[in-house]
Amino acid sequence: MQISDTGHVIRALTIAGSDSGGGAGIQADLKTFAAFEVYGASALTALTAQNTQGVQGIYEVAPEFLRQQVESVNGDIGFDAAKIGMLGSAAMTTEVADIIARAEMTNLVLDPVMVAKGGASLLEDHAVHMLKTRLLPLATVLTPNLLEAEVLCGYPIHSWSDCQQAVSDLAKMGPQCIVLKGGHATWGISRTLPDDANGAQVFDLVFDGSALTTFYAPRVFSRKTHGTGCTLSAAIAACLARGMRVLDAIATAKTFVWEAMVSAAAWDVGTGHGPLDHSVAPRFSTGIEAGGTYRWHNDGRFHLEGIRI
Ligand SMILES: Nc1ncnc2c1ncn2[C@@H]1O[C@H](COP(=O)(O)OP(=O)(O)OP(=O)(O)O)[C@@H](O)[C@H]1O
Ligand SMILES: Cc1ncc(COP(=O)(O)O)c(N)n1
Repeated sequence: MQISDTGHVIRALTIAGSDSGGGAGIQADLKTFAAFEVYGASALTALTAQNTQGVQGIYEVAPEFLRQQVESVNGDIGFDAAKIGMLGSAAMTTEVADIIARAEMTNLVLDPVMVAKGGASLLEDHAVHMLKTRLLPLATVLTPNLLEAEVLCGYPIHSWSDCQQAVSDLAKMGPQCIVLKGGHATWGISRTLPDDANGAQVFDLVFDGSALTTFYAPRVFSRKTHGTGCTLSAAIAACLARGMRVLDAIATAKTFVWEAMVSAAAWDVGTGHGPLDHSVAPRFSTGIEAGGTYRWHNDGRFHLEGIRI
């Protein structure tokens, strides 16, 4: 377990839904915290009956009981960073926003989960307004995928310039840093990416309010992508809890997800979209500069474009 400079065990809290299949949600988050040697606590917003094939049922937790869980953790254990995942309803979104605002939390990673990989809705439509107005302003890092960014921005994102416009518009809604995740980019958008003729690269576009930083990694052609977004946001939270700079935390988290995806190719859990291998060892990035374009290299690290390796 990692110990802070002041002598306490480093802790992170996940406020998210349970995935009975263990690949996404709270389960992915706690496995990720453990991989980063960060103590993990959890407050559940909903229980899902779920497996690699889809979501078979959702049982919502009462918002007051979510509050009780966070207060129990906060009143005894505490946390150095928190991540928010599935919220489910507008009432839960409002409750979480109240809790976060009152607790004056720093190091908050917000994954605006809306739809599961299999297509099930994990957020009520009318919760989006609450998410935008109450929670986005409190986030240190916001991690929308392309579809979530389209809903938050209110327009389609079909090109590289749309992506740049989207992160700029999302920054105006209050988060300190945006990670626009490009895993769902279709062939159409890939073609418009600089230097990606055949969609072989996956991009993430990061905007910290002043500079755009781009990460490219080779696309892993795999069905085992259940929980990539949950794992990424949990890894960013774990790195922030450990005191890392935001861009280093993002690069480290991306590296972890990529390696967990590649490692998962070796085995099968379930028959649908299988989970990642959360037992891979994190590889830490440092010195990531705002404004740079970073490419994954086969030494397992992101390198600044234009630098000879
Ligand atoms: N096929 C892939 N190969 C390499 N990296 C990927 C792939 N798919 C996603 N990623 C990376 O995984 C992270 C999560 O991206 P993604 O766009 O899948 O998020 P998400 O849709 O929120 O995830 P989830 O499907 O779990 O909800 C990003 O850093 C993205 O670049
Ligand atoms: C409880 C919960 N939270 C988040 C997701 C999103 O993950 P994915 O898009 O990979 O299905 C999920 N399926 N279940």
